[in-house]
Amino acid sequence: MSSSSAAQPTALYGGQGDRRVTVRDIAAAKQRHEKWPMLTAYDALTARVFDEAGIPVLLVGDSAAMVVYGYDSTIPVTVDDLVPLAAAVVRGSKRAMVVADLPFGSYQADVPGALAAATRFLKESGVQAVKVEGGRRILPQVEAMVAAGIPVMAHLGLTPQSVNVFGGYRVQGRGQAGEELMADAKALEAAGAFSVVLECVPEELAARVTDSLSIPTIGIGAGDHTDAQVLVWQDMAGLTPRTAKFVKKYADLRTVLGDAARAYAEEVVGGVFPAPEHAYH
Ligand SMILES: Nc1nc(=O)c2c([nH]1)NC[C@@H]1CN(c3ccc(C(=O)N[C@@H](CCC(=O)O)C(=O)O)cc3)CN21
Ligand SMILES: CC(C)C(=O)C(=O)O
Ligand SMILES: [Mg+2]
Repeated sequence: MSSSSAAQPTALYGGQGDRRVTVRDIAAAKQRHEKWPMLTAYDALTARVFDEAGIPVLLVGDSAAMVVYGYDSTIPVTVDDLVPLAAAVVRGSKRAMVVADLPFGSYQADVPGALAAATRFLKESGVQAVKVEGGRRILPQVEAMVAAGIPVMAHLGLTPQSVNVFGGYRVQGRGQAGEELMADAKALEAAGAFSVVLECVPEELAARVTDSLSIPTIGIGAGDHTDAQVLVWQDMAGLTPRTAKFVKKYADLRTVLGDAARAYAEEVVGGVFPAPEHAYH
Protein backbone atom coordinates (compact mmCIF):
# COMPACT_ATOMS: atom_id res chain seq x y z
CA MET A 1 0.00 0.00 0.00
CA SER A 2 1.39 3.41 -0.95
CA SER A 3 0.37 5.48 2.02
CA SER A 4 3.92 6.71 2.53
CA SER A 5 3.85 9.90 0.43
CA ALA A 6 1.94 11.41 3.34
CA ALA A 7 0.45 14.82 2.69
CA GLN A 8 0.40 17.13 5.67
CA PRO A 9 -3.01 17.69 7.21
CA THR A 10 -4.70 20.68 5.62
CA ALA A 11 -7.31 23.04 6.99
CA LEU A 12 -10.09 20.81 5.69
CA TYR A 13 -8.49 17.36 5.93
CA GLY A 14 -7.26 15.92 9.21
CA GLY A 15 -8.29 18.81 11.40
CA GLN A 16 -9.79 18.36 14.81
CA GLY A 17 -12.21 20.76 16.39
CA ASP A 18 -15.68 20.34 17.74
CA ARG A 19 -17.69 22.02 15.04
CA ARG A 20 -18.74 20.45 11.80
CA VAL A 21 -17.25 21.31 8.42
CA THR A 22 -19.50 23.78 6.59
CA VAL A 23 -20.15 24.70 2.97
CA ARG A 24 -18.07 27.84 3.60
CA ASP A 25 -15.08 25.71 4.69
CA ILE A 26 -15.43 23.71 1.49
CA ALA A 27 -15.67 26.81 -0.69
CA ALA A 28 -12.56 28.25 1.00
CA ALA A 29 -10.57 25.07 0.28
CA LYS A 30 -10.95 25.64 -3.47
CA GLN A 31 -9.56 29.17 -3.15
CA ARG A 32 -6.49 27.65 -1.43
CA HIS A 33 -6.19 24.94 -4.17
CA GLU A 34 -6.45 22.39 -1.36
CA LYS A 35 -7.52 18.88 -2.40
CA TRP A 36 -9.77 16.91 -0.07
CA PRO A 37 -11.17 13.40 0.37
CA MET A 38 -14.78 12.29 0.71
CA LEU A 39 -15.93 8.77 1.61
CA THR A 40 -19.30 7.12 1.83
CA ALA A 41 -20.56 5.91 5.23
CA TYR A 42 -23.74 4.06 6.13
CA ASP A 43 -23.45 3.34 9.86
CA ALA A 44 -22.24 4.93 13.09
CA LEU A 45 -19.05 2.92 13.66
CA THR A 46 -17.51 3.47 10.22
CA ALA A 47 -18.60 7.11 10.34
CA ARG A 48 -16.68 7.47 13.59
CA VAL A 49 -13.56 5.81 12.13
CA PHE A 50 -13.60 8.12 9.08
CA ASP A 51 -14.41 11.19 11.19
CA GLU A 52 -11.45 10.44 13.49
CA ALA A 53 -9.29 9.95 10.37
CA GLY A 54 -10.11 13.56 9.45
CA ILE A 55 -12.30 12.89 6.40
CA PRO A 56 -14.14 16.23 6.11
CA VAL A 57 -17.22 15.09 4.19
CA LEU A 58 -19.15 11.82 4.57
CA LEU A 59 -21.71 10.80 1.96
CA VAL A 60 -24.62 8.56 2.83
CA GLY A 61 -24.82 7.37 -0.76
CA ASP A 62 -27.74 5.66 -2.42
CA SER A 63 -25.01 3.10 -3.22
CA ALA A 64 -26.35 1.73 0.10
CA ALA A 65 -28.88 0.08 -2.19
CA MET A 66 -26.05 -2.15 -3.42
CA VAL A 67 -23.50 -2.38 -0.58
CA VAL A 68 -25.97 -2.40 2.36
CA TYR A 69 -29.26 -3.71 0.98
CA GLY A 70 -27.94 -6.08 -1.72
CA TYR A 71 -29.85 -4.72 -4.72
CA ASP A 72 -28.09 -4.74 -8.11
CA SER A 73 -28.67 -1.03 -8.78
CA THR A 74 -29.45 2.14 -6.80
CA ILE A 75 -32.98 2.35 -8.21
CA PRO A 76 -34.92 0.45 -5.48
CA VAL A 77 -33.69 2.30 -2.39
CA THR A 78 -36.14 4.72 -0.73
CA VAL A 79 -36.06 7.72 1.58
CA ASP A 80 -37.36 5.42 4.33
CA ASP A 81 -34.37 3.11 3.71
CA LEU A 82 -31.74 5.86 3.80
CA VAL A 83 -32.98 8.19 6.57
CA PRO A 84 -32.07 5.80 9.43
CA LEU A 85 -28.60 5.16 7.93
CA ALA A 86 -28.00 8.90 7.56
CA ALA A 87 -29.11 9.44 11.17
CA ALA A 88 -26.60 6.81 12.31
CA VAL A 89 -23.77 8.49 10.36
CA VAL A 90 -24.64 11.85 11.94
CA ARG A 91 -24.66 10.28 15.42
CA GLY A 92 -21.33 8.54 14.75
CA SER A 93 -19.48 11.66 13.57
CA LYS A 94 -18.58 14.99 15.14
CA ARG A 95 -16.63 17.02 12.61
CA ALA A 96 -17.54 15.79 9.14
CA MET A 97 -20.21 17.41 7.04
CA VAL A 98 -22.74 14.66 6.34
CA VAL A 99 -24.40 14.66 2.91
CA ALA A 100 -27.25 12.31 1.96
CA ASP A 101 -28.18 11.18 -1.55
CA LEU A 102 -31.80 11.85 -2.41
CA PRO A 103 -32.91 8.46 -3.78
CA PHE A 104 -34.39 7.77 -7.20
CA GLY A 105 -37.97 8.95 -7.45
CA SER A 106 -37.84 11.34 -4.49
CA TYR A 107 -36.92 14.56 -6.32
CA GLN A 108 -37.19 14.23 -10.12
CA ALA A 109 -40.91 14.84 -10.56
CA ASP A 110 -41.35 18.27 -9.05
CA VAL A 111 -40.16 20.95 -6.63
CA PRO A 112 -42.55 20.05 -3.77
CA GLY A 113 -41.38 16.43 -3.87
CA ALA A 114 -37.72 17.41 -3.80
CA LEU A 115 -38.29 19.83 -0.89
CA ALA A 116 -40.23 17.19 1.04
CA ALA A 117 -37.52 14.53 0.57
CA ALA A 118 -34.65 16.87 1.45
CA THR A 119 -36.57 18.19 4.46
CA ARG A 120 -37.00 14.65 5.82
CA PHE A 121 -33.21 14.10 5.68
CA LEU A 122 -32.48 17.39 7.44
CA LYS A 123 -35.14 16.94 10.13
CA GLU A 124 -35.03 13.18 10.72
CA SER A 125 -31.33 12.44 10.06
CA GLY A 126 -29.65 15.75 10.85
CA VAL A 127 -27.54 15.80 7.67
CA GLN A 128 -26.18 19.17 6.56
CA ALA A 129 -26.69 18.77 2.80
CA VAL A 130 -28.27 16.60 0.13
CA LYS A 131 -27.02 15.34 -3.24
CA VAL A 132 -29.05 15.00 -6.44
CA GLU A 133 -28.21 13.50 -9.83
CA GLY A 134 -28.79 15.46 -13.01
CA GLY A 135 -28.27 18.78 -14.76
CA ARG A 136 -30.50 21.42 -16.30
CA ARG A 137 -33.62 19.23 -16.03
CA ILE A 138 -33.55 19.46 -12.21
CA LEU A 139 -32.56 23.14 -11.89
CA PRO A 140 -35.94 24.19 -10.43
CA GLN A 141 -35.51 21.62 -7.66
CA VAL A 142 -31.93 22.74 -6.95
CA GLU A 143 -32.94 26.41 -6.86
CA ALA A 144 -35.87 25.71 -4.55
CA MET A 145 -33.81 23.65 -2.11
CA VAL A 146 -31.07 26.29 -1.99
CA ALA A 147 -33.71 28.99 -1.49
CA ALA A 148 -35.11 26.91 1.38
CA GLY A 149 -31.68 26.86 3.04
CA ILE A 150 -30.62 23.36 2.03
CA PRO A 151 -27.07 23.03 0.67
CA VAL A 152 -27.13 20.99 -2.54
CA MET A 153 -24.33 18.84 -3.94
CA ALA A 154 -24.83 18.07 -7.64
CA HIS A 155 -23.80 14.90 -9.51
CA LEU A 156 -23.06 14.68 -13.28
CA GLY A 157 -21.58 12.17 -15.70
CA LEU A 158 -22.36 8.56 -14.79
CA THR A 159 -25.45 9.21 -12.72
CA PRO A 160 -26.32 5.66 -11.57
CA GLN A 161 -30.02 6.42 -11.07
CA SER A 162 -30.14 6.68 -14.91
CA VAL A 163 -28.54 3.26 -15.46
CA ASN A 164 -31.58 2.17 -17.46
CA VAL A 165 -31.05 5.05 -19.90
CA PHE A 166 -27.29 4.45 -20.17
CA GLY A 167 -27.74 0.68 -20.53
CA GLY A 168 -24.98 -0.03 -18.00
CA TYR A 169 -22.31 1.68 -15.93
CA ARG A 170 -20.24 3.28 -18.72
CA VAL A 171 -18.02 6.32 -19.09
CA GLN A 172 -20.09 9.43 -19.89
CA GLY A 173 -19.32 12.84 -21.41
CA ARG A 174 -17.26 11.86 -24.45
CA GLY A 175 -17.49 14.21 -27.47
CA GLN A 176 -20.52 16.50 -27.68
CA ALA A 177 -21.91 15.03 -24.43
CA GLY A 178 -18.93 16.68 -22.74
CA GLU A 179 -20.17 20.11 -23.85
CA GLU A 180 -23.63 19.29 -22.52
CA LEU A 181 -22.09 18.26 -19.20
CA MET A 182 -20.11 21.53 -19.08
CA ALA A 183 -23.33 23.49 -19.64
CA ASP A 184 -25.08 21.46 -16.91
CA ALA A 185 -22.22 22.13 -14.48
CA LYS A 186 -22.33 25.89 -15.09
CA ALA A 187 -26.12 25.93 -14.73
CA LEU A 188 -25.94 24.01 -11.44
CA GLU A 189 -23.34 26.43 -10.10
CA ALA A 190 -25.57 29.37 -11.10
CA ALA A 191 -28.53 27.64 -9.40
CA GLY A 192 -26.57 27.61 -6.14
CA ALA A 193 -25.15 24.07 -5.88
CA PHE A 194 -22.16 24.15 -3.49
CA SER A 195 -20.21 21.37 -5.23
CA VAL A 196 -20.55 18.85 -8.04
CA VAL A 197 -19.61 15.18 -8.24
CA LEU A 198 -18.19 14.14 -11.63
CA GLU A 199 -18.46 10.36 -12.03
CA CYS A 200 -16.80 8.29 -14.75
CA VAL A 201 -15.94 11.06 -17.22
CA PRO A 202 -12.77 11.61 -19.26
CA GLU A 203 -10.14 13.29 -17.10
CA GLU A 204 -9.66 16.09 -19.67
CA LEU A 205 -13.34 17.02 -19.34
CA ALA A 206 -13.23 16.86 -15.53
CA ALA A 207 -10.19 19.16 -15.56
CA ARG A 208 -11.92 21.65 -17.84
CA VAL A 209 -15.06 21.67 -15.67
CA THR A 210 -12.95 22.07 -12.52
CA ASP A 211 -11.14 25.10 -13.99
CA SER A 212 -14.40 26.61 -15.27
CA LEU A 213 -16.30 26.50 -11.96
CA SER A 214 -15.78 28.40 -8.72
CA ILE A 215 -17.47 25.60 -6.73
CA PRO A 216 -15.44 22.44 -6.04
CA THR A 217 -15.63 19.36 -8.24
CA ILE A 218 -15.49 15.93 -6.56
CA GLY A 219 -14.23 13.20 -8.87
CA ILE A 220 -14.88 9.45 -8.95
CA GLY A 221 -13.30 7.95 -12.02
CA ALA A 222 -12.63 11.49 -13.26
CA GLY A 223 -8.84 11.76 -13.01
CA ASP A 224 -6.61 13.71 -10.67
CA HIS A 225 -7.49 17.32 -11.51
CA THR A 226 -10.77 17.58 -9.60
CA ASP A 227 -10.79 19.52 -6.32
CA ALA A 228 -11.79 16.47 -4.29
CA GLN A 229 -12.16 12.70 -4.66
CA VAL A 230 -14.84 10.29 -3.46
CA LEU A 231 -14.97 6.50 -3.24
CA VAL A 232 -17.44 4.01 -1.82
CA TRP A 233 -15.72 2.90 1.40
CA GLN A 234 -16.24 -0.83 0.87
CA ASP A 235 -14.48 -0.46 -2.51
CA MET A 236 -11.39 1.38 -1.20
CA ALA A 237 -11.16 -0.95 1.82
CA GLY A 238 -11.30 -4.08 -0.33
CA LEU A 239 -14.61 -5.49 0.92
CA THR A 240 -16.41 -5.34 -2.45
CA PRO A 241 -15.66 -8.46 -4.53
CA ARG A 242 -15.47 -6.72 -7.93
CA THR A 243 -14.91 -3.02 -8.53
CA ALA A 244 -14.63 -0.53 -11.37
CA LYS A 245 -11.25 0.48 -12.84
CA PHE A 246 -11.25 3.80 -10.96
CA VAL A 247 -11.08 2.11 -7.54
CA LYS A 248 -7.83 1.76 -5.61
CA LYS A 249 -7.81 -0.74 -2.75
CA TYR A 250 -6.16 0.63 0.41
CA ALA A 251 -6.87 -2.48 2.48
CA ASP A 252 -7.99 -6.08 2.04
CA LEU A 253 -10.95 -6.24 4.42
CA ARG A 254 -12.48 -9.13 2.52
CA THR A 255 -9.53 -11.31 3.53
CA VAL A 256 -9.16 -9.81 7.02
CA LEU A 257 -12.84 -10.29 7.89
CA GLY A 258 -13.09 -13.73 6.26
CA ASP A 259 -9.98 -14.88 8.17
CA ALA A 260 -11.43 -13.55 11.43
CA ALA A 261 -14.72 -15.37 10.82
CA ARG A 262 -12.90 -18.64 10.02
CA ALA A 263 -10.60 -18.34 13.06
CA TYR A 264 -13.59 -17.72 15.35
CA ALA A 265 -15.55 -20.60 13.81
CA GLU A 266 -12.64 -23.03 14.18
CA GLU A 267 -12.19 -22.11 17.85
CA VAL A 268 -15.89 -22.57 18.56
CA VAL A 269 -15.97 -25.92 16.78
CA GLY A 270 -12.71 -26.98 18.46
CA GLY A 271 -13.82 -25.89 21.95
CA VAL A 272 -11.00 -23.31 22.22
CA PHE A 273 -13.33 -20.31 22.48
CA PRO A 274 -14.59 -19.25 24.94
CA ALA A 275 -11.60 -19.66 27.27
CA PRO A 276 -11.96 -19.26 31.07
CA GLU A 277 -11.20 -15.51 30.82
CA HIS A 278 -14.26 -14.99 28.63
CA ALA A 279 -16.62 -16.55 31.19
CA TYR A 280 -18.34 -15.16 34.31
CA HIS A 281 -18.00 -16.89 37.66
N1 LIG B 1 -19.73 -0.41 -4.55
C1 LIG B 1 -20.08 0.57 -5.39
N2 LIG B 1 -19.14 1.42 -5.84
C2 LIG B 1 -19.46 2.43 -6.71
O1 LIG B 1 -18.55 3.20 -7.09
C3 LIG B 1 -20.81 2.57 -7.12
C4 LIG B 1 -21.75 1.66 -6.59
N3 LIG B 1 -21.38 0.68 -5.75
N4 LIG B 1 -23.07 1.75 -6.92
C5 LIG B 1 -23.53 2.88 -7.67
C6 LIG B 1 -22.54 3.29 -8.65
C7 LIG B 1 -22.29 2.30 -9.78
N5 LIG B 1 -20.94 2.61 -10.12
C8 LIG B 1 -20.17 1.96 -11.10
C9 LIG B 1 -20.29 0.61 -11.30
C10 LIG B 1 -19.52 -0.04 -12.25
C11 LIG B 1 -18.64 0.68 -13.05
C12 LIG B 1 -17.83 -0.03 -14.08
O2 LIG B 1 -17.65 -1.23 -14.01
N6 LIG B 1 -17.27 0.70 -15.06
C13 LIG B 1 -16.45 0.13 -16.12
C14 LIG B 1 -16.26 1.21 -17.20
C15 LIG B 1 -16.72 0.73 -18.55
C16 LIG B 1 -16.38 1.74 -19.60
O3 LIG B 1 -15.22 1.72 -20.06
O4 LIG B 1 -17.23 2.56 -19.97
C17 LIG B 1 -15.07 -0.27 -15.60
O5 LIG B 1 -14.56 -1.28 -16.08
O6 LIG B 1 -14.50 0.44 -14.77
C18 LIG B 1 -18.54 2.06 -12.87
C19 LIG B 1 -19.32 2.69 -11.89
C20 LIG B 1 -20.39 3.61 -9.26
N7 LIG B 1 -21.22 3.52 -8.06
C1 LIG C 1 -20.23 7.20 -5.35
C2 LIG C 1 -20.98 8.36 -4.80
C3 LIG C 1 -20.66 9.63 -5.53
C4 LIG C 1 -22.46 8.12 -4.73
O1 LIG C 1 -23.26 8.80 -5.32
C5 LIG C 1 -22.93 7.00 -3.90
O2 LIG C 1 -22.14 6.38 -3.16
O3 LIG C 1 -24.15 6.73 -3.95
MG1 LIG D 1 -25.23 7.99 -5.26
